[in-house]
Amino acid sequence: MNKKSVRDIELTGKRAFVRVDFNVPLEDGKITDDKRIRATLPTINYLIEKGAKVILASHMGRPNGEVVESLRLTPAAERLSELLGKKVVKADDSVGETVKAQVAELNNGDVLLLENVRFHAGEEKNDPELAKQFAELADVFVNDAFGAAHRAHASTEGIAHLLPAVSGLLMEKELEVLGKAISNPERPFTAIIGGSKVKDKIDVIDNLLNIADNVIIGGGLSYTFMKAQGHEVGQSLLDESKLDVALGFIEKAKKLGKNFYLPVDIVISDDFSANANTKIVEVGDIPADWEGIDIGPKTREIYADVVKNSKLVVWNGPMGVFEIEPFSHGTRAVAEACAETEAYTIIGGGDSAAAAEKFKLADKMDHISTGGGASLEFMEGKVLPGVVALNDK
Ligand SMILES: Nc1ncnc2c1ncn2[C@@H]1O[C@H](COP(=O)(O)OP(=O)(O)OP(=O)(O)O)[C@@H](O)[C@H]1O
Ligand SMILES: O=C(O)[C@H](O)COP(=O)(O)O
Repeated sequence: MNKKSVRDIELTGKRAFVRVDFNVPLEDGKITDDKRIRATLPTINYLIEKGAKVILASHMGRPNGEVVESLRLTPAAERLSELLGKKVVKADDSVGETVKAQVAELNNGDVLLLENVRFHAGEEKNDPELAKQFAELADVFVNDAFGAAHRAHASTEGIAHLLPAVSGLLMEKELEVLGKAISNPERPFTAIIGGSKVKDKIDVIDNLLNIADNVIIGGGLSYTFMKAQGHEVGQSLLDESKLDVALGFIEKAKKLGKNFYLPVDIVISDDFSANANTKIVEVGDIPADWEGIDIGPKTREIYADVVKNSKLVVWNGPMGVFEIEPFSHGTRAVAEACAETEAYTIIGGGDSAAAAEKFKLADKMDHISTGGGASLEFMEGKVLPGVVALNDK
């Protein structure tokens, strides 16, 4: 990477404003997945060892510039303190006189977590005044929030112009692994795209067709492709506005000589619940009042074979509604193939990572990205504002 990292600067006694992505899932105030917090430990421990004064900043959810009690970072501070095995002071705001006083009290190696930066409207507007207030708290800026690197906000981008600005170790690793995958991939390179957000994933499919050898489509996305080919999809998830784009991708794959895989059979259901009636049908045979909910057994086999014969696999988005057990087999089959293959496997996207965890296969993957939107944008070939703004080596 051509950007400076924490390894390239003097840190002892320095106040480091460290942007992290502690935007973790919460249920009844409890963190249900602390992966993003654990992923920042190498950077935080490195800064502690070097004797920096660590000031952590993060967003949580989308509070739209207002204080939302349920989106405070208190649970994250508690979890971080447990993981570090040391005290983490939690501030009630991210700027202001009290925060300044709390920073002034830090000794070398101490850790302070600021409150949700999105409680200030200026954060998402990249307000220079807010960025200045953040910068006044510190001597150096460390960006370790890969998950938010696609956002040009005051604490991810604005502040980088006001202080010496370097990447953290997580940011560095994410960029290295994903960068290597897309710029110099081992082949055959297989990209698997599933999930439900057709609009969000259209652009990444376009770029993956340029760089991958095999593109596999599953999940809710696939019905737009089936419909585009003239098949009946019943009540399945569908984006009517993307039929031409979907057809264009099938054509593009043919033109480029790429293998483009769509489901050949589908698990359909008459209801979105574990007690629903289900059937397995061939593509084109979905009755009008049923919906496609998972890839079928033949498709599972084909997809698993492709994965097993690959050298690099990038996977974003589940193959079906994996949260409901009877509809989880397609996602499980892909996760198992990823776990068994010799290929280097990269998982991007919150739900695919959650699926791998659920099937207890997460530790068999080579890299699970902490970025959802950020990893997609990176793979689309877009520049990430939070990275561009860091100092060059
Ligand atoms: N056939 C289907 N019909 C409806 N929903 C589906 C279908 N297949 C998968 N899904 C749903 O898609 C959701 C995940 O989609 P999503 O696009 O958010 O993936 P993701 O891996 O979380 O990516 P990202 O982190 O980029 O959002 C899951 O909740 C899953 O139940
Ligand atoms: O969860 C994410 O993808 C990141 O934390 C970014 O969150 P955002 O989409 O609300 O900016």
